[in-house]
Amino acid sequence: MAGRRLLEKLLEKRRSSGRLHFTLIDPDKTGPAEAGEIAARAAEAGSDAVLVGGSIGVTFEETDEVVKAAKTSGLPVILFPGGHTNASRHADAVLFLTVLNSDNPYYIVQAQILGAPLALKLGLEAIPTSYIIVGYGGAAGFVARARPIPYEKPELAALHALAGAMMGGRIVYLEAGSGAPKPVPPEAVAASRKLIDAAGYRGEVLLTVGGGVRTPEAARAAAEAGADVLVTGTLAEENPERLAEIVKAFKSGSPT
Ligand SMILES: CC(C)=CCC/C(C)=C/CC/C(C)=C/CC/C(C)=C/COP(=O)(O)OP(=O)(O)O
Ligand SMILES: O=P(O)(O)OC[C@@H](O)CO
Ligand SMILES: [Mg+2]
Repeated sequence: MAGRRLLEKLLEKRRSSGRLHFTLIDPDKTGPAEAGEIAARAAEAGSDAVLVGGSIGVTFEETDEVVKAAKTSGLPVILFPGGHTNASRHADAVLFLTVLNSDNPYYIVQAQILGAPLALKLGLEAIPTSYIIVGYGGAAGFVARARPIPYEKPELAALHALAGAMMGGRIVYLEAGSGAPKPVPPEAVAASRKLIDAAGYRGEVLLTVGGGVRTPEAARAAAEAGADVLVTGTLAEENPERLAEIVKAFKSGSPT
């Protein structure tokens, strides 16, 4: 559906009920049957949305089928595209992302120009997303030709996050890369939180963290540092039975 409806719902949920968790499913790795199971588990575990996407090798058919399967969970399904053709009319929305620290204009603005008419035709809500790749970066960092922000430079991550919010990103996403050996450092999350709040965006922007979060301790650290949203993908694929403890660790103590 065009417009801003899901984004507004997510912001409202964050304001009233606390932090949010998104479960990422990559259609290149996970077929529809398994995607349906993961999404059902995610819903049970208290996850708030399913992201569907991957950097490499995702076909239209796979995306469509995985999105449809994920929808059976009742959770909203948001595309997380690795390129402008990763679209599906069955999704609720698309993370309309610009990679702030890419060196390649395709990932900064061209994919968005090519993807915009697809989102319009397919009736997908576009969620303005400022995507910032930190440290390891994984396949997303490599494919998007990012200059990853060093783990030990939290102030640089924070300046990207502030600019991302000032440029209109409603999701400001600090990404360590799927399967990262170390998640985004809590110091980088905290420094980003501080600047986003100082600029008056608290409650309007979802500071989102993902990549390499595998333990309740890491989830809790992201929460305490001020993340609004935690994304986990690998954990949901490999150990879905552990999703509930991660979601609980991230959400405990919410809404603050
Ligand atoms: C806005 C539109 C329509 C398109 C945007 C296209 C852009 C700018 C994409 C951003 C860069 C990118 C490659 C993002 C991919 C993010 C993603 C879905 C990561 C999921 O993890 P994988 O990178 O697939 O990890 P694995 O290697 O573990 O499979
Ligand atoms: O697979 P993980 O390491 O949970 O990463 C999730 C997500 O942030 C990747 O885009
Ligand atoms: Mg992938």
